[in-house]
Amino acid sequence: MIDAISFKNGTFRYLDQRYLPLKEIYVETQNYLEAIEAIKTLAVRGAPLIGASAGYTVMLGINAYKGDKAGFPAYFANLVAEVNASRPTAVNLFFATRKMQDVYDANFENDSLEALFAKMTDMAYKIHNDEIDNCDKIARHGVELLKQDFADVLKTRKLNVLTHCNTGTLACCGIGTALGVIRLAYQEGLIERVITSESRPLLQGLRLTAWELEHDGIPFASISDSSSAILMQRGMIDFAVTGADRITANGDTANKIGTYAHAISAKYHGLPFYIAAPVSTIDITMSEGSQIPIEERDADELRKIFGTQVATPTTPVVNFAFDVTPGTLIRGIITEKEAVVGNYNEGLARVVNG
Ligand SMILES: CSC[C@@H](O)[C@@H](O)C(=O)COP(=O)(O)O
Repeated sequence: MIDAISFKNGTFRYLDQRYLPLKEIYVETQNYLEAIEAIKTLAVRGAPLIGASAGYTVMLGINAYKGDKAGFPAYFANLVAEVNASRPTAVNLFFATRKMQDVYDANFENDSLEALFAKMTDMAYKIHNDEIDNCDKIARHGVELLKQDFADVLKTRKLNVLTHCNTGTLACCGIGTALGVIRLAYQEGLIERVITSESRPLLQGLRLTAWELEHDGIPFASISDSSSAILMQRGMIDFAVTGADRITANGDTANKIGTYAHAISAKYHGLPFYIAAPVSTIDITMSEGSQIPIEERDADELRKIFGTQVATPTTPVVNFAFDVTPGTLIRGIITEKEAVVGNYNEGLARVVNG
């Protein structure tokens, strides 16, 4: 399996996803500002991977600290604030820095800085390793739900699935969330073909999901984002499953821009639309999706295609990186603890608090 990120001997190593699939470039850094830049520029991306990278970025910042114990609280507060400012939507980033903060809060008073840093390093590794384990459990719960929902269809044929953006190893550390469900479902003989939508403007579906599926030998076809409706109309898609960047208490789900349109199309065509995500992506402090901060990215991401100018430099642009799919359009939210269907307010609180 590809190592999208790793942390060894104080060095953060990542596969720079901006160049995939044409070039596999690994970058090593001990500088936390460079790691923050990697998150901002989507060199590392995908909600769980952003969370794991945030934990390691905090460690890089801590390892660079040269002062005494008295000066550390202010330094640490500033470091966490800088990491938190890197990307606003994926709550996994804040989940990870919160976990690091919790270790600090519990141990700062009694520990030497050395002992404290060792505990924080353990936490950074734990955040990463937990997300790897979560993917396997999400896949298992997802496949069980599919077997239930498609019991009749599966007696006669396999299923065609739509997914959006990239939710695989590159986004999650392990086998992936939505892509993990698809991988396991394929292994178990449930899947005919995967349809992966390109995910304009940065093409995570076309570049990254296609690359992972090709690597695994899973049959797939890439489509433009606007094609999902006609494929559904023609019976070429049976269900959709995507990941999430933040899920609110009522099941409203922020994910890569374009997800909402796919979900509306799925509803219109009577097809189930699933979300697969770890509990670290659920934010029950927010009651509904309108509260989620939606990242707006640079206009040039649209005006240029990978560096090539395709619109005038003055073309006005609205470039939301994410949209929010209402929970009412979602058949089930598949987590590592269980696949929540029905009342999200109840079910999501159960998986977060249980
Ligand atoms: C399992 S990853 C889930 C989401 O983070 C993914 O679908 C997505 O929207 C990624 O957006 P990105 O902007 O590439 O970080």
